[in-house]
Amino acid sequence: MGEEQFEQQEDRERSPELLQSLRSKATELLLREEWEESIQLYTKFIDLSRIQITNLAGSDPDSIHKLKKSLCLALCNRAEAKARLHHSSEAMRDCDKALEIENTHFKTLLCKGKVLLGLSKYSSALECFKTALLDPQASESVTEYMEKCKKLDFQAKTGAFDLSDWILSGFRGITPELAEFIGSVEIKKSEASGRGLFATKNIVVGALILVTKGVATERGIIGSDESGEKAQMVMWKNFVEEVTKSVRRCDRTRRLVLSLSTGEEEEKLEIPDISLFRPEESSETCRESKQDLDMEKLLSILDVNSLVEDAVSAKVLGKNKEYYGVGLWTLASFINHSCVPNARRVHVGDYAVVHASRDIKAGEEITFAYFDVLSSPLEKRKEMAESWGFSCKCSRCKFESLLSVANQEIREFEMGLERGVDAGNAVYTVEEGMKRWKVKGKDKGLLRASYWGVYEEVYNSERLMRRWGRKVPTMEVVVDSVSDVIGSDERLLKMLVEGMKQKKNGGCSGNIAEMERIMKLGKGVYGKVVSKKKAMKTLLGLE
Ligand SMILES: C[S@@+](CC[C@H](N)C(=O)[O-])C[C@H]1O[C@@H](n2cnc3c(N)ncnc32)[C@H](O)[C@@H]1O
Repeated sequence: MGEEQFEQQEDRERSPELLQSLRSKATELLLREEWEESIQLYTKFIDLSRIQITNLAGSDPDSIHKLKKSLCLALCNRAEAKARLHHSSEAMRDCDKALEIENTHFKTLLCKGKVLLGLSKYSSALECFKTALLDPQASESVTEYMEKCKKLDFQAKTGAFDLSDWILSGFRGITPELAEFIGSVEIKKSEASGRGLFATKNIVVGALILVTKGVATERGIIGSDESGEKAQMVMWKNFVEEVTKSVRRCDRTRRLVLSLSTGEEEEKLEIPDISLFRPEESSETCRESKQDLDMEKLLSILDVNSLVEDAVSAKVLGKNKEYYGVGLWTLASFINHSCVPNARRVHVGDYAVVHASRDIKAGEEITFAYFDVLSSPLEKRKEMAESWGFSCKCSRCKFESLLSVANQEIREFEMGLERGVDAGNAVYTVEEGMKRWKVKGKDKGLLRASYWGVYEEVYNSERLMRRWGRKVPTMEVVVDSVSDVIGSDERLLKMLVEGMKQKKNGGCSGNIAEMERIMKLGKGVYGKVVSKKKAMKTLLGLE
């Protein structure tokens, strides 16, 4: 007999004591949250119990029953430890094996429900908690889990999210947990480059387009000095490590992340079906991936697709101003840039909530601004797009290119701006110029957006308004025409709010139309997650 076989036979002979000791040690490790070590001991316990059950088959039903009961609990506890290590697929497998032994095992149902909840599979999780609730041990926490599943399932199906109460409480307490949601959108080939996200139905301003949880996010408070730069580099390194871990931990995440663009040959990229991004529709759980990871490719993907939370088209709710965060959200990574964007995002905890920043028609591509498109004339935007590694193909860039090629006047005007001409004179020159250049209708908003800096200066200065106020359009007209093309923007909103406050201070009461204009723009900036008027007013500093 070999040494190993001898040891195995010895184990078998003293198995009742061995099993007892393994079980208590594993449980102790579990309670101490030493997950890896407890998994190892539970694995030994599980293997040995199975051998015992086979050996006793047909002879001792009482002992077999007891052994099976302990096996079920061990599988459940190992599942718990695996879940804590984010090995969801293995945890699910252990839960299912435990439930094969006892299909109403309370602790296992609870563990499986929580794993499914973590995978955003809300209705499957609800089924587990419903069965668990029938157990006499069921406490209030099971009902709370059920309520949470129902709420998240409803959000995931309807997109009806509401953060008003959290806002009204001054963002007190933990960040609200959100469901993943995908609205009426599909991924298709884009005229801009590669793939893009498109509306399949009309979407009204503020309506949610998607809510998606980050693959990884990294945050910190970063100063503007040298130490800030260092801190930013450390954050980036940690972020890359977190993404790598998530990708290695789960083959579904890996597949989705690796489907993203590296910025090269986008025309050749496959167009994934939107259903791959719906957790509830995916039959996959998260299996650990054993394949090698092409780090060079992953780094290029992160370069092209990572988003900063405080970007110009984003708003972070519930955090202070110096806060800096970077993250990767797979579905949001299919959204191309446009200088006439129609969407924005709000960041809540690890979730990116993308909503319409103006009305969107069915078939239109969903876009947000990767960089500042208000206050940036064509040449500046070209530079910014270049630093992102692409040349922008949006309709505004095409329009302004054609206009500036034909127009020496615009070049002279821009040179004047660089020299620092009087803002009132500059606004007057643009407005008069547009008449000569035959810029009409919506296109006026495009140029006003490009030179927003001087418009803003004029409307913010009593002196300039006294001098130029009658010769230039009203602030409301300009804000309307700009938001019509570039969607809602915080600076436009601020301008309207300040205008209304000034009127109030001057003894005039704000009229209903003004308030409605502000609320509509507010919806475009924050999205319909702020559904209560009072919460919106709080955000706008009107309460
Ligand atoms: C986050 S990805 C967007 C999705 C990407 N088009 C795809 O197929 O996966 C960013 C990349 O898309 C391309 N892109 C985005 N907006 C663009 C635009 N307005 N014009 C040209 N290329 C654009 C650039 O190659 C950029 O590096």
